[in-house]
Amino acid sequence: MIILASGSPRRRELLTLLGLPFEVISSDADESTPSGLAPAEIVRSLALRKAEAVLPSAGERAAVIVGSDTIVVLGNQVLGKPADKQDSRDMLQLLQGRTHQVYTGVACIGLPEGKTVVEHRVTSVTMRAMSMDEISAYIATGEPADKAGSYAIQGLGATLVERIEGCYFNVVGLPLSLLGEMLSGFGISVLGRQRSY
Ligand SMILES: Cc1cn([C@H]2C[C@H](O)[C@@H](COP(=O)(O)OP(=O)(O)OP(=O)(O)O)O2)c(=O)[nH]c1=O
Repeated sequence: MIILASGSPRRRELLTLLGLPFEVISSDADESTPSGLAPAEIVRSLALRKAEAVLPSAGERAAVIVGSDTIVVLGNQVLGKPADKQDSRDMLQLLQGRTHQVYTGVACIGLPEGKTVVEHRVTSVTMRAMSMDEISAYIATGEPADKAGSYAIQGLGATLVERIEGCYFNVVGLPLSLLGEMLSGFGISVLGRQRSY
């Protein structure tokens, strides 16, 4: 059994694609990050914090807990989820016409023994130039509100993205090829029948 430590509907949909049974336990982990950490360290530590936050609810069963965190990085600026519409506007003005990186960290904890593996992936995303009016119109759709970097590549935001390099699913919030590899290290094979959990 897999326990997805996430309140994100996107992560739930992505994990469904693997065709494995799973349960969702919403994580209320503290998402504040100590300043000065490199992007990879930020997403790895938050992914682990989210997975660890559901440990008390997971009980004694054999399960793999999966936690994940996504941030958008442009140069030395780290963009999480926007605080409000002005924050979204600032983020999209920064991202338009440029290439940025999306980092997603994934943490797996195997129970009951507690084996822990943490990895991350980076995808480069090039966004087309946008006018202020287009940015305002996009914000008015409501889509940017709960997305790192204030856009959703899987939604209307697809029309803003010129090209990507790397895993698409990493941008949406759960890198599925990486997760598949990590789960096989816990005896869960996506394509075969081997299931230790
Ligand atoms: C860049 C980008 C981000 N996102 C989303 C994925 C994540 O849900 C969100 C980043 O916020 P996160 O803090 O990683 O995740 P979350 O708070 O939504 O969910 P939880 O912590 O409970 O697992 O941004 C998209 O859906 N599409 C995109 O193109």
